Amino acid sequence: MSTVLERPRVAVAPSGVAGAEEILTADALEFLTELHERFEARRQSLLAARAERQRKFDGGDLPDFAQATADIRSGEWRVGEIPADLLDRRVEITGPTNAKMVINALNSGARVFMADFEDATAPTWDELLQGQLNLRARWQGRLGFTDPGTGKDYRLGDTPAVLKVRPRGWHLDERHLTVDGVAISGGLFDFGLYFWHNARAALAAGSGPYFYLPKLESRFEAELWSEVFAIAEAKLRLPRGTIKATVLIETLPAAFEMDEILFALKENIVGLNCGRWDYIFSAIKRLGNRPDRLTPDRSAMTMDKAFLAAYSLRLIDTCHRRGAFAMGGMSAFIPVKGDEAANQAAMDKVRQDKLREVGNGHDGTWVAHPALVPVAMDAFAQMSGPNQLDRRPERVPGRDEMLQMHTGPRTEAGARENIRVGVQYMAAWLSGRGAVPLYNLMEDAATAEICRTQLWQWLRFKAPLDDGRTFDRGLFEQLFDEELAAIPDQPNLSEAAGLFRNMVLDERCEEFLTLPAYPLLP
Ligand SMILES: CC(=O)SCCNC(=O)CCNC(=O)[C@H](O)C(C)(C)COP(=O)(O)OP(=O)(O)OC[C@H]1O[C@@H](n2cnc3c(N)ncnc32)[C@H](O)[C@@H]1OP(=O)(O)O
Ligand SMILES: O=CC(=O)O
Ligand SMILES: [Mg+2]
Repeated sequence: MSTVLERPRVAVAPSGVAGAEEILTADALEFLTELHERFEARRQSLLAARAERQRKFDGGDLPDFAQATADIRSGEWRVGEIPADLLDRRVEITGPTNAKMVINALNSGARVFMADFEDATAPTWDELLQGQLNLRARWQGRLGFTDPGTGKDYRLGDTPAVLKVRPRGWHLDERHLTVDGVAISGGLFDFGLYFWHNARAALAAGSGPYFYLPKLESRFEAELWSEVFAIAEAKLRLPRGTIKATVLIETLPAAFEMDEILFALKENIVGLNCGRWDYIFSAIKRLGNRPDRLTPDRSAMTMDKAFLAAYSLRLIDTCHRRGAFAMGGMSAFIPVKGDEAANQAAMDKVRQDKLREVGNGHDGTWVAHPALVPVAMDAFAQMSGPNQLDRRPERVPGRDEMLQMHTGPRTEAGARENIRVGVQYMAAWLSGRGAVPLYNLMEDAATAEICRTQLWQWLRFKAPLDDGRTFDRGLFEQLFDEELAAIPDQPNLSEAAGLFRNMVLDERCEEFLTLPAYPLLP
């Protein structure tokens, strides 16, 4: 049941989170309502444009650099000024917004912490509100937590990381807050509340309202964020360009509009980031109608090869030409507990990934876990300054390389891994956890998307496996049943298995796994 607040048109679901009313204040709700009224129609038309573009890809189109924006790509322009506390971003840690992890991340020694309402969060109503309370407490200087299990106290240290927030992508609704019965955008909800309650306090503390923007597909979607930022800044009487954002280039179409995205947001943007996991997912999904783009095992699609290597080099060149940061991405290897050799091997994989990034010219990178901060710091210590803005790659890959698919094995083991990881991830998500360790890897909404779209793709084209068999429905069903039987019982397992199986068997590629799963979340 929902409670009707002061504005009769705005309905807010009740929450058990203590202090939620400090976040859902009348003025904050008014701000969110204004954002909704101004921008909801645009959001919906941009989502429709994604579907229209998909129809063109399905009809045989391949992504290309747009003729209409050739002058933006060839012109001489640069992004706005970068604040002092964002000039050294060599290591950024990411994670969900629960109090313990926020404190651990801010104290981790990383330069930046990205508090994540996207890939690492299952957006239950309580989790979102508690997350906003935790972030607000950070700027109010009263962030603390006592672990009820261990009794351990968590307090902010003297040199916390710079805080950034990643709101949800444009595709997600926040159904617990409606205006005239219409759910507001999840992204505007996360952005709006964080901005409203913290922008001034962050500025007063010598930092600012900083964001990461996920899953953009076009310059038009970047323009929408730019307009949102302009309205938000005006609302708090902040100078234009106060908000600073980094955009994840993590969809195939966006990789062909990097200049245009920087241009559309040039007052507010400070960099682009290689969101490799969503990028792989997008490459499978967007060109899912092409049998010539069959993928090898998930583990074979590495950043040093094919379209992934090409886009990261192009991102570095594009950013540095415009005075923007070129951020690397996330290795999925995490510390391995209880097996020192395996742990060292995981650390080495992360080290190699970070050395590749710094060697190519990235200005910084992401880590998933505090124990990886020193590994990444060490690799990025080889920069001659706080960043590498003055470096450009010797070679800038063009369209063909940006579309080149990896070669590599396509195996039963790969299919089995996709099933057991994808199903368990979805069970965790339905239970309120957006990032989980599975088989010694970090798994989140983006990595799990690869699992299910890859199986969907292999099935659609009856992909040949290395052992000579084809991946047909019979084989999928057999592997699915065997893997499911071996997964330890856990909450929401059968719901997750049902959702996952349906998406793999669906004729069309479901746009995001979180869309059919969201109605099942509290
Ligand atoms: C594709 C993308 O979008 S990448 C970005 C989104 N993904 C993420 O942000 C993933 C972030 N990482 C995580 O959530 C976690 O590290 C996981 C799920 C991968 C692993 O979790 P666990 O196995 O529970 O971690 P582990 O038990 O080793 O944690 C040890 C300590 O480090 C802390 N920790 C682990 N990861 C993080 C993190 N990212 N931020 C802050 N603290 C962390 C834990 O809270 C724990 O603290 P404690 O000792 O005080 O209790
Ligand atoms: O958000 C990051 C990604 O790799 O996806
Ligand atoms: Mg992502």
